[in-house]
Amino acid sequence: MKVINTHIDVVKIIEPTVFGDDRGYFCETWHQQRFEHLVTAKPCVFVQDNHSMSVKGTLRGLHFQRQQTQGKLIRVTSGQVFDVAVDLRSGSTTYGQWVGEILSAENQRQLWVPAGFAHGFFVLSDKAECLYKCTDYYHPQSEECIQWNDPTLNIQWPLNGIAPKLSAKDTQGKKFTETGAL
Ligand SMILES: Cc1cn([C@H]2C[C@H](O)[C@@H](COP(=O)(O)OP(=O)(O)O[C@H]3O[C@H](C)C(=O)[C@H](O)[C@H]3O)O2)c(=O)[nH]c1=O
Repeated sequence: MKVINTHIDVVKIIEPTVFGDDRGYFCETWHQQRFEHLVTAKPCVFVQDNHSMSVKGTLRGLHFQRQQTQGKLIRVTSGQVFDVAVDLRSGSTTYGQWVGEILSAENQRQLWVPAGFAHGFFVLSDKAECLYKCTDYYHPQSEECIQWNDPTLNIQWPLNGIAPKLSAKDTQGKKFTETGAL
């Protein structure tokens, strides 16, 4: 597996080794020892796996839990998304900065979004399935949402003229400046 740095030091892109042959392909999508050695440099335990399917133009996010903050390892098994992580860590030199990466079934790329970040994605393909491992459990009581088009964050979503499909919750996201660090 290959680990690619981003401009936020703890956010990493992971490219698993894909073994193709005339039947198709095989790849290891999760390897505890390798991940801890090459990505987190410390123990990392996932306790919950999520799977969401979204139609074209869906934008889920920007979400985080203020308690039980979740690290997430995201991959796409069908379609293509623009996946975004926003640094909310108190005292971080990259606080308020974001990383955006295209994850797709084709590029097999994964994004490691540590605890302390907001997460969201925009669906570029007709349909996309996202599978992600979480380092803590769902805690709806402390779940918060930052508005996807917050002017301070100024995330350059590749909308391509599409008005994003949002959940009711995501239409009422907070301003980044009103959110406060984790
Ligand atoms: C996140 C979650 C949701 N749910 C239930 C609650 C709702 O009845 C239903 C849909 O939830 P929601 O609309 O919050 O789903 P998303 O908009 O995909 O939320 C996720 O979107 C961004 C991209 C994330 O990174 C988070 O994992 C999460 O916030 O699933 C659960 O039962 N467990 C869960 O862990």
